[in-house]
Amino acid sequence: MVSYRDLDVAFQAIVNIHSGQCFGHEVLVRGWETVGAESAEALFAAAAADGSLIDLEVAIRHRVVARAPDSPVLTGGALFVNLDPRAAEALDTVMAATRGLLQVGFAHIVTEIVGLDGTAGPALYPPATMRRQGGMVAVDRFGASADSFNLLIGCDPDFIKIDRAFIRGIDADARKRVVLAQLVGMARTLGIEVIAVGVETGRELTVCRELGLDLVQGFHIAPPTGDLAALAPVYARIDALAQHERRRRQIDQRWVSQQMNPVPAIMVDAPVRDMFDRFARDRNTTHVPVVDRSGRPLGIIRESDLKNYAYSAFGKDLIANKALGRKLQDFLVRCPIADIATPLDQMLAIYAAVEDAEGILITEHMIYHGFLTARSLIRAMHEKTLARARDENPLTKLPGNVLIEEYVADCVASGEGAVLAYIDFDNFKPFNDTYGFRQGDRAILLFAELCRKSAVPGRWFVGHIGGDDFFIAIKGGDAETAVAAIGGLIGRFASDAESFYDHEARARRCIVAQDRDGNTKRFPLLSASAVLAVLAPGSDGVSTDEISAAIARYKKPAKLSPDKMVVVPLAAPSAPATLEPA
Ligand SMILES: Nc1nc2c(ncn2[C@@H]2O[C@H](COP(=O)(O)OP(=O)(O)OP(=O)(O)O)[C@@H](O)[C@H]2O)c(=O)[nH]1
Repeated sequence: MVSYRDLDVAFQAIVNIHSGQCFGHEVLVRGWETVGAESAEALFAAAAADGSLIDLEVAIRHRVVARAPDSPVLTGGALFVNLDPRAAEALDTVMAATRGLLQVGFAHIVTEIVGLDGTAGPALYPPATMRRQGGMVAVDRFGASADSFNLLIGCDPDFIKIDRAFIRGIDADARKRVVLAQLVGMARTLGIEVIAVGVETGRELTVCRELGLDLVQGFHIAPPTGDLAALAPVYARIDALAQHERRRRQIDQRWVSQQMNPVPAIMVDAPVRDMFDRFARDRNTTHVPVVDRSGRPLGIIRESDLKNYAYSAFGKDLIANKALGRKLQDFLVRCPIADIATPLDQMLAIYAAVEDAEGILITEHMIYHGFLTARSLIRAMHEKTLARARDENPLTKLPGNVLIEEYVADCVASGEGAVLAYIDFDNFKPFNDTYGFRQGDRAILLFAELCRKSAVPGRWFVGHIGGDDFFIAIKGGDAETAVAAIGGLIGRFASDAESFYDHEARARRCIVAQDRDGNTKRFPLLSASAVLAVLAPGSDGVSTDEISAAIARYKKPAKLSPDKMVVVPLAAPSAPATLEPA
């Protein structure tokens, strides 16, 4: 019989993508060579073949029990332990050893499961056995095996761990991003947290953040280590990135904060009587959010589910009777969860996807923050729509100054880099005076329409400052492409606007009208000129005032330049822009 006494364990951090705080660690087996195996896979395969797999699973757990007390960072978080599916036939024995880990003081024990040759779901992992004494479940290698969805549906997991093959190179693969975005949305709807595994580069990490993942694991954050002193409570690299993010929080957050109800949550291990007291104290409360020891939301308890007990003669006393062993956990129902920075329409989609949902549990950095009922969600949407409508330009229906200013501030704070174009018509006054205000409106509408046609969804923002002044921001891609796109747009406008003139004006390429001082003059045909402020990636030290000053300064040179454009590179104060007005 093989002895697993000399096996060791390493730990890899699973980190909160918003705060850099360590959420927990995955246990990884080490020292397989001591039993003659060539890899961890080979170790498990050999153990399955010689009938010692259960011993191996138990030995790994015992090794953790022996080592963990030396590290408060380790025991202060969750512990993720893999379960080989071939060991599922002796689930009771393995889970008993797993629960032994709770005595060490871990915040949670999460068992990572995968399917076995097409057999998955509750038959392999009966939920009652998995969850006894508050154990949690993660579907591991999600997306890599055909069983992923069976496990998701049948085993009611708390987490799904997206397989590393999915995360690898996700920054350069639009298809992967679309699929992951949908997976995250789906998991959110079910109240499940998504962990990205195998994050190896900063770009992969950024995509994970953009797609709304909460937890990440991988070499870019921390490699597995057996050195307990190397485990950190906070991973500074992630925190620094998150600082950026915090500053550019979704604009929608304001509406959510205004409408959200900070209903106090109840701890999952509180006595059952506390739950009745809460409902009795506040007659308007129909549900109570439930959190774990670290403040993470687990779901809600609905008053309606307690009615049968509350109205029967001894129902309430029966439930509250400790001897009967009823816990708050038994009344818990899942509820959609969303981070406070989630855009409102995404929240609405999350809410709409769950039948009978009472609302959405709002988190900030994964910690319960408040509850958004269906009614308050609709109110937030309505308030936002009204504010948008007030800001919108009545003629072109494009966003106005409030949204433009917010957008510019967001571009600056993100440090992502963008081209900000301020566009103004040339010789609009004489055109208006000669052909009338209605025709002037048509020219404005023409430009707005050309902008809409040129705009690349998700990358362009088009705003209407007022009158004949427009604003366009282009994010992503290189600045040269963006500059060429704006050049194309103003060229197209000048060409299309010729159709507004009579034959004679077109032939002469000018009209005769009066200037602001009443002098009769020739004015060229209508065109547009642009000042393009180029915010290089990382130039987040630039203030919006500096941008406005640069625009004002280069407006005239743009009108005089042959291609009707001036490109102004903006840089953080340490590296001043070099371009001087023409
Ligand atoms: N038709 C129309 N005209 C407008 C609107 N808002 C402002 N204007 C007119 O736009 C003109 C002001 O534009 P300016 O940019 O100052 O005039 P300009 O002739 O283009 O001057 P330069 O930009 O220096 O070339 C005035 O004639 C306004 O009456 C609008 O919504 N519709």
